[in-house]
Amino acid sequence: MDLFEQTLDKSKNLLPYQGTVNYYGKIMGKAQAEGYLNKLLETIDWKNDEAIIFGKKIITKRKVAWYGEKPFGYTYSKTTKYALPWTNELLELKLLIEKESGETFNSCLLNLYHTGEEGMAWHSDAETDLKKDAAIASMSFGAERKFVFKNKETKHKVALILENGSLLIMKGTTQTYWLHRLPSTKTNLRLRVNLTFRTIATPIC
Ligand SMILES: O=C(O)CCC(=O)C(=O)O
Ligand SMILES: [Fe+2]
Repeated sequence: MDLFEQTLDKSKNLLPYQGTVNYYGKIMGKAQAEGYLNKLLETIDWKNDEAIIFGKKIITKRKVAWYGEKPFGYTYSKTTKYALPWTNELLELKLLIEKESGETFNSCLLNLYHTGEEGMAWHSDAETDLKKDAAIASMSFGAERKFVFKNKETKHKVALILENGSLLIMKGTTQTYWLHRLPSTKTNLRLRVNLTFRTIATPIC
């Protein structure tokens, strides 16, 4: 596994092939990141996630929320959610990330991990509702956590640490050829909030 030295070259592609991942590092100072973390905990309509896995309904400890510029329906793990309207903080963060990355987004999936023991299993974000190959921006607040990519075919792994107030961009064919996960850890970590800004393909009608 390549554990990248976290040198801050945001133009460097962390993937060796079949996709593009850029790590921008911390895009704001600690005080601002803590401010956003607290505001997000307070203002977001956090709900336990429900998913149907092997035909069984499960409820995760991790909490989720789904926001966007329209009440987009978003289906994953066989459940559909409708986006709530942007909050002030989400709109500010969206504009900040759009400026940093030169990409645009119309929705955001939020995840709240209460401890290091909560994580997210291997998956790719290539649901049919999402615009194919569009950039996904991942913004993290709170505990620093390891994040891992695995090539679907070669099983090659690439890992990095997502810091408090940091931005990661996944784009191009990344979701087609690579899985990613947030491993859980027994290390006693504080909570973490992750925001993935996405583009829902708007229906032509
Ligand atoms: O929490 C993270 O860093 C990853 C979240 C993620 O992969 C997702 O929401 O699809
Ligand atoms: Fe993901």
